[in-house]
Amino acid sequence: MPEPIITINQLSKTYHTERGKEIKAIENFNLQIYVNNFICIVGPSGCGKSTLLRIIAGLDSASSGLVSFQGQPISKPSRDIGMVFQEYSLLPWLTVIDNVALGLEFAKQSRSVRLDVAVSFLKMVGLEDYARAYPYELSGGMQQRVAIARALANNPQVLLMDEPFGALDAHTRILMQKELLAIWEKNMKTIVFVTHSVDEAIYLADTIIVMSSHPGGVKEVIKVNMARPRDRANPIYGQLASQILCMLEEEVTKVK
Ligand SMILES: Nc1ncnc2c1ncn2[C@@H]1O[C@H](COP(=O)(O)OP(=O)(O)OP(=O)(O)O)[C@@H](O)[C@H]1O
Repeated sequence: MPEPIITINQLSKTYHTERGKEIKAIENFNLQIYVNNFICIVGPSGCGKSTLLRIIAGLDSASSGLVSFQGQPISKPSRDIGMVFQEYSLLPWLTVIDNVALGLEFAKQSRSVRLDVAVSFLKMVGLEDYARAYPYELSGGMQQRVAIARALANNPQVLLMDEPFGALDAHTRILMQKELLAIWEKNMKTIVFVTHSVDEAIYLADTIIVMSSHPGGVKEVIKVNMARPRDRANPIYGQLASQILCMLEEEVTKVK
């Protein structure tokens, strides 16, 4: 059995609000993530999905427990772990290519080398013709592809994606799912992808983590044993979707 690339052990996170209230966002969360796995995390609103990703990214700290990358505790952001958010977070005053090259920290590399790398990732997401455009000239889906290219240009070993297609229309979202899978298959990155869409999770994931709520934990770990590309018309797809929706409903009604 290979070593996990990310290990989450007994993770808990409690926030202390300015008004002195304690919010237990995550409690006793355990998970092992293996190289090249595509993990999707689903769970009711407020169950701690973004908190979990932020802790894995080193953007926030655990209250207790341990989160490690290749056996080393994660304490700060690193180039090994990239993140893509729902909002595209491109810098509006930079061209598309400069946005992608921005993250490249090849301190000793010339600008032309950085731009060459950026172009190769823009090609990967099909936007090489827009290299000199500004973000406002692009659609939402195109901007998100730039954000993905920017994250990949840093050559992270793990890509964390927090509801990255949530703001897209249904048609663009399906195209982006296909594109992301193609990129993943070409690059074989470990991906941890948060989504509210059960359909999206089944389409993308090797493994789906269903989170329990208040505080967030692992409710169920589901291996998706369906050949890719997944066929939404396959009855197993529908059965799995209704099974996961039932679990989520249980969690939502538990809170009420
Ligand atoms: N900075 C913060 N200070 C206080 N409480 C916070 C903070 N960030 C998150 N929380 C609380 O922690 C819990 C988990 O929040 P989080 O954003 O991780 O959930 P989520 O599952 O990503 O939600 P959603 O699906 O709605 O985006 C929520 O109750 C939220 O109010």
